[in-house]
Amino acid sequence: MKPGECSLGNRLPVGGNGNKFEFPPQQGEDPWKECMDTAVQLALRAGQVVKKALTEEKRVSTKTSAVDLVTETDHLVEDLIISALREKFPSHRFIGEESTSAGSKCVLTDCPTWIIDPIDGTCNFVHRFPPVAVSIGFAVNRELEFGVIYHCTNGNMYTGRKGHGAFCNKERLRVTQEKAIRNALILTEIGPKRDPETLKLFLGNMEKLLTFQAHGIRVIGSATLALCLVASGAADAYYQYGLHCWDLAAATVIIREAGGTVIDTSGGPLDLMSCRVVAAGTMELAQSIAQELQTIDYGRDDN
Ligand SMILES: O=P(O)(O)O[C@H]1[C@H](O)[C@@H](O)[C@H](O)[C@H](O)[C@@H]1O
Ligand SMILES: [Mg+2]
Ligand SMILES: [Mg+2]
Repeated sequence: MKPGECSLGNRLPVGGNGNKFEFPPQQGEDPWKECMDTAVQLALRAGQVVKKALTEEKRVSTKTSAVDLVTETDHLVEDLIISALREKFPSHRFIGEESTSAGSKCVLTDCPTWIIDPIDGTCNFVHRFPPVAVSIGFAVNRELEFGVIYHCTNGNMYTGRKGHGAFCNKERLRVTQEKAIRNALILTEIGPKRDPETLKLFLGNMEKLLTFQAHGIRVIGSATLALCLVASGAADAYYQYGLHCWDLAAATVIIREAGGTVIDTSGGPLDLMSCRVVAAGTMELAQSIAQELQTIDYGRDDN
């Protein structure tokens, strides 16, 4: 099998260039429902492991900086999720935060691909600060199909499926319709770089939005849960430099299905691998924030 090609087990792609997935239209079939149901069950199972480990002693290591933390639970949970999915869907591909950190290629092809953050909010997890999540996103033909984000401490299960809406548990999610920075509650995250230039840019971006009389800016320590709060209408927008595709994949589907928009900090379309994002209930607010931000370069996930 050449890179980018993948077999569908007993179902071959129909037509196309052989690399795209085009299923024969089968009445009533919902090709990815089984995958999403599996993701929900796995997020729940993994979330129980995280919740139990939260109050226990932890061995903490660092990755790209002294504040970019990882624990044995991050690795254990990612292995749990990926091994279960690989057994059930052997032809699928996987992008995991800790596998990538260990050297696996972070490349999105047309193949059905799972994009996983085993613990989003590891710093919170280490400090026993509650916002901690398991995030499982899923893409086919480079299109995000669904996202599942489980809040490990309060038990909220956020789900979103392309064309099927977004939910927190059984409650439908809707974003706000706020268009102006001056009335907005905005969320962000700091990112792992702490050099003086980065800090100056990070604080400068906050200062710019506050001079536009934003009602407030909040940092909760989990990009995925912050994005879920935007999808829930509990905040109006989110922006960040320094997050990754595994922070973005599931949450992007959830926000879009809640009626929101997720774009690049340049104001253009979202680039999942660009380590940057602006998300909001309205395109007007997203664009207004994007045009005020100074870029902080964090490279790309797929470099
Ligand atoms: O490493 P985890 O999975 O905990 O993800 C967090 C990143 O580490 C932060 O840099 C980033 O700023 C966000 O807080 C993101 O949630
Ligand atoms: Mg993580
Ligand atoms: Mg994360």
